[in-house]
Amino acid sequence: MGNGTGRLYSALTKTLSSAAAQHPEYLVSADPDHLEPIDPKELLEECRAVLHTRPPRYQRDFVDLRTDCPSSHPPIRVMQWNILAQALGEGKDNFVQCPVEALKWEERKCLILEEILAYQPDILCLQEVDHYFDTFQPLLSRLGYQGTFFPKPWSPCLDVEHNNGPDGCALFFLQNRFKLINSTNIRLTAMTLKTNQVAIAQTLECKESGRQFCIAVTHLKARTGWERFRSAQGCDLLQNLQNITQGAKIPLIVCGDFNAEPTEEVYQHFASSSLNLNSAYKLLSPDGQSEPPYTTWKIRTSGECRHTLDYIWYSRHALNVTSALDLLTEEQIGPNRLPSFHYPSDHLSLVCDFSFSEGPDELF
Ligand SMILES: NC(=O)C1=CN([C@@H]2O[C@H](COP(=O)(O)OP(=O)(O)OC[C@H]3O[C@@H](n4cnc5c(N)ncnc54)[C@H](OP(=O)(O)O)[C@@H]3O)[C@@H](O)[C@H]2O)C=CC1
Ligand SMILES: [Mg+2]
Repeated sequence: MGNGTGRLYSALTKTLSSAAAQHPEYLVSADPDHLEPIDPKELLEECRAVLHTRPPRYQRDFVDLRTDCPSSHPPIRVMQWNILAQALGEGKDNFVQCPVEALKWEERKCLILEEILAYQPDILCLQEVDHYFDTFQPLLSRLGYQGTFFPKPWSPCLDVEHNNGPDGCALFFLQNRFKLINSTNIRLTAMTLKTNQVAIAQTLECKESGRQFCIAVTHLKARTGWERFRSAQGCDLLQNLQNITQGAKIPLIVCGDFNAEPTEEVYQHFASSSLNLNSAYKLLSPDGQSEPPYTTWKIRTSGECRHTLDYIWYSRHALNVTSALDLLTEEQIGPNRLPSFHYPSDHLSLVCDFSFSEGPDELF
């Protein structure tokens, strides 16, 4: 398991039985000064040891969506996930059917890491990150990712006692696959007013193919009654992305928790934008035209909330979706819905593989 001498040991280790769990090296020493690479298999083993009393993760399969000949370059795997801010999950969200023990950070973080390690995305777009500096940045950088974090200006996490700082969007990419060309942190506006919602947009260059593309992550304003506000935030984001992609010349992928069903105006703005975007998860439906029935499913005091809010948009002419990770079924999600001992967030992760379309750049 590598050299763990002198590292801090958590109280957690005393309660664990497996060999890996007796000497957790990576999980307890998320120290930014430790920069040696981690073997993902070893970190996965540590996570599994911490989770040994929990039910195993549900199996989700990738659906093959290829329609043409295989590309000569490896696909770009993108994960979109609202991981649920720890402070919001414990202090604000009111998940009335979720046992408090299922929300304990020391175990929940292992479920989140397990999900990331299981699918090994090349690019990771996260919302509600309130453990960037103490957990995700140090661990993911040792797994080879370069990370960027942009917190919300007035994160609701800060209202929660014993919070771990503000939540925000985070974007990670594998450094051995991409070179960072440009990075922009965007505070979204609505009708020219600055809002509490943010986005990160980066232009990356694929080291294998030399091709550039733009990747963006956002988390729009939540709750009913804010539909026009979300729509305005979406317009602002689209305007920013028009500039960053030089008028849609650079292929684009936009990941986000839009907090909007497909019937909302902001969804329609993205679907009909001159950026020529399509929503990747529609491709899982039989006719390729329908979004999944849910991407989040929880029970609050107000009742059951099952919604499609999370999307991966992509330039429909410049990129192909070659596969997408299927969602959990209602049976797998279970009667108490999410989060749970099985799954760490109230939102499901979305994972897609992209390849570049062969053809002239004008098609973008
Ligand atoms: N200190 C200050 O001066 C200020 C503080 N604030 C704080 O920020 C909050 C608003 O911030 P804003 O960014 O607009 O937040 P949002 O309305 O966008 O929601 C914040 C979070 O709450 C979650 N959420 C959605 N619906 C519910 C629900 N019914 N019950 C509980 N949580 C829910 C959302 O999760 P998901 O996306 O998963 O649905 C989201 O992550 C205020 O309530 C206040 O606490 C705001 C401004 C100023
Ligand atoms: Mg939330």
